[in-house]
Amino acid sequence: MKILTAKQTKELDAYTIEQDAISSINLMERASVAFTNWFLRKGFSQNNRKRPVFVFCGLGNNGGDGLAIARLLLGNQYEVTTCVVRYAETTSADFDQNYERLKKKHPIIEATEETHLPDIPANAVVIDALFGSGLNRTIEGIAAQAVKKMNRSGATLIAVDIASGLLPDSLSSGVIVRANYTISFELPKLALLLPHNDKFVGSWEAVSIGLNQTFIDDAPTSNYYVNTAFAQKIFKPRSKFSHKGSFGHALMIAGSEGKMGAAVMAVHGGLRAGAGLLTVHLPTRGYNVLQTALPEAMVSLDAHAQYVSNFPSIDDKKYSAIGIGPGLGKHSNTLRCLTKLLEKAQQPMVIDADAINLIAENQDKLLTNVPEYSIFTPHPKEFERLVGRTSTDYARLRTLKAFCQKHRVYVLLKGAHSALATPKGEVYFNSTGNPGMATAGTGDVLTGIITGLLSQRYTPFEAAALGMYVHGLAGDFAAKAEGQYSLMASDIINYMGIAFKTLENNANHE
Ligand SMILES: NC(=O)C1=CN([C@@H]2O[C@H](COP(=O)(O)OP(=O)(O)OC[C@H]3O[C@@H](n4cnc5c(N)ncnc54)[C@H](O)[C@@H]3O)[C@@H](O)[C@H]2O)[C@@H](O)CC1
Ligand SMILES: [K+]
Repeated sequence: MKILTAKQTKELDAYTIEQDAISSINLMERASVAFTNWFLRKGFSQNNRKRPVFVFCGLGNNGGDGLAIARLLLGNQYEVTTCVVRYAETTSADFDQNYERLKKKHPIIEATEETHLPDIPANAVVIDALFGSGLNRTIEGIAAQAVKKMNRSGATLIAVDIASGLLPDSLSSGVIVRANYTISFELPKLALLLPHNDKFVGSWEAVSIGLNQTFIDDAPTSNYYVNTAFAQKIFKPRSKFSHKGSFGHALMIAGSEGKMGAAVMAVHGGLRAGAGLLTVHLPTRGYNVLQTALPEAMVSLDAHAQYVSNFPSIDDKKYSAIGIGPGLGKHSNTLRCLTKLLEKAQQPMVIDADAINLIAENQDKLLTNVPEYSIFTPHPKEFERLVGRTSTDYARLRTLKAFCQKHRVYVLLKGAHSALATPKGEVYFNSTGNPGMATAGTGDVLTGIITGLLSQRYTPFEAAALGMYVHGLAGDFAAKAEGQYSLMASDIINYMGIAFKTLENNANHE
């Protein structure tokens, strides 16, 4: 799914109105109905009674949506208080039409100064329709006072399209609505996916309002959202005549004294992702634990007991994918081994954890030898070691894209809505996953999954995108069954089968 800018969204609206024989007022009605349907599904009741609803409207089309939503909720027997915040003189034409329609049957509070703003009880549901994608500067005056009042109320806040004050695709400042929910029209906005905006976005959903698909297909963008449909397109179901040789042979180089579990997690992830064969290369002291935990894996033993100091021959192209990093440690001999591996390796590799840290600490020597199209899987701290500190989410995105373009690699920056950047400077944001996954070992599992997919001849992009999606989906299934609080990396592994099965089932229906 594409992520478009505010400017493109405006053009998309206009194009839809022109091409699809729908008037702008009817498009607004469609958007308001889509919002209201979401609202009705949620119910927002307490003790079997509908909670009071407060709608705050601006003067543009976001405010017009708010007025239409107020009318629709009144029709569904909600007790609605509507307040138009008069921060300027001019109003949009569609605002005017909806204002007239509502005013006929419902009193509207006009707020030009703070004392006019209605008091909001804490059990209320507040609909924020002050500003949407048309916002282009900091909110001031009466509109800022309205935002502060909403934020102080303790009520449930729902943003129409986007929280007022939050710019859709650039850095915001000033007062911003702290929404509990955001209902974005048609497509997600970049701002919804960035960590620092979490408190303004809450949980969000994009609801379709039937905007023109041809325009969306043709619109240039470098930002995408990896949803189920996207993952399904990548996923390749198995054919009847396949055998274990069809799915490649992955090599995982991992583990050091005290961190052999990381190797186990990564290998487990790789096997569950369907690698035909998987050899793990690890220090001799990890042998028993690995073979006991995972008899399905083959083991290549290092010359050293406590850390990795060499690697098996890769000259004969026996391995269709190589992953390195989980639990590796940073011993000087391990650094020497990694240096040699990067010199020799011809194919894209998956590079994680201490392998990233070692490369970060020895950039001048190592970075140029990383095979093209390799996949780095850093968490934010590891990424910072690689590229330095960045002050905002947007600065970090720019750095991420530039790094991938310069070094011709993929970087999967882990977090809520993990961001996979490509050598072309595109970014693919993940849709799956939950906070329960912020726990030890989940990164090792991800490295294993991506290596396992890479070994089966998925391209590096496909392996990374499908890997991050399935990893998050398995985490979501695990959280649903066990809760987020005590979720462990091994739970993700246990639910990977079900995660793949959902892709398989849907693929078969096509
Ligand atoms: N036909 C369409 O264009 C549709 C638009 N929709 C809604 O329309 C919204 C966009 O509407 P608009 O483009 O009218 O813009 P907004 O309603 O977001 O903002 C209104 C106007 O306020 C002005 N403004 C911006 N920042 C300001 C600030 N800080 N202080 C004071 N004034 C400021 C701008 O001139 C802007 O056009 C979307 O977010 C969505 O909710 C939906 O109804 C779907 C269809
Ligand atoms: K809004």
